[in-house]
Amino acid sequence: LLDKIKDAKIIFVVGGPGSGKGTQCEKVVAKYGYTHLSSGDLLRAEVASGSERGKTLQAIMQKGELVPLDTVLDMIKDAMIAKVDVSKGFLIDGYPREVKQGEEFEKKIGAPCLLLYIDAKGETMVKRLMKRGETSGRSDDNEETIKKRLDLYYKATEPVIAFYSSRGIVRKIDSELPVDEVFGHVAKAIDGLK
Ligand SMILES: Nc1ncnc2c1ncn2[C@H]1C[C@H](O)[C@@H](COP(=O)(O)OP(=O)(O)O)O1
Ligand SMILES: [Mg+2]
Repeated sequence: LLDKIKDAKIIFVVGGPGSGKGTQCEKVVAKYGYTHLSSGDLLRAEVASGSERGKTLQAIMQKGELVPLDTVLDMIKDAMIAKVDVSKGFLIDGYPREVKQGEEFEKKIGAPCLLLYIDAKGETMVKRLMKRGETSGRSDDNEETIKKRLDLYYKATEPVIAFYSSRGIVRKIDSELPVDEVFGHVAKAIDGLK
């Protein structure tokens, strides 16, 4: 099974909280039939299950911190294995959050062919998250946690972009634009693959 994953296209979707990763991934799923795996959604599903592990995760996420590397990676790997027979490609949304996560992913699963860097200004992300918080029910969409998530993003995740830039696989996408225009640029990046 892992051999099959090595043949599939792996796309990392990286950007700050509220930059629009999930929004764009949904559109990629609709147009290209890729499998969308959001590390955050996988973790929130574990929390929703009410398991002991979920309770530990909830406490970490509520503080805006990163959950242990092995936990996230195992969840992503299991989800990829479950879909590998029907999937033309994988969108790995919200991972890697730090360079070490990227290195571990490559050791255990495979290398990405593209990194979509969904870029929005800090103030834009805060605005979108506060709005999303009105309906998302996400315990981390509140002002205090948003600030911590943004700080952590700049500190831990921006180095990820530099790391993959040196490999030439980063496409920076201006996510200040309206959703459909952003998607136009995302689609161009995906069409450019092979
Ligand atoms: N280009 C855009 N213009 C305006 N609003 C956008 C946008 N992209 C996303 N949004 C909105 C939708 C959500 O309510 C919020 C956060 O988007 P999201 O896709 O959930 O972000 P992420 O998954 O990166 O945290 O912002
Ligand atoms: Mg998201």
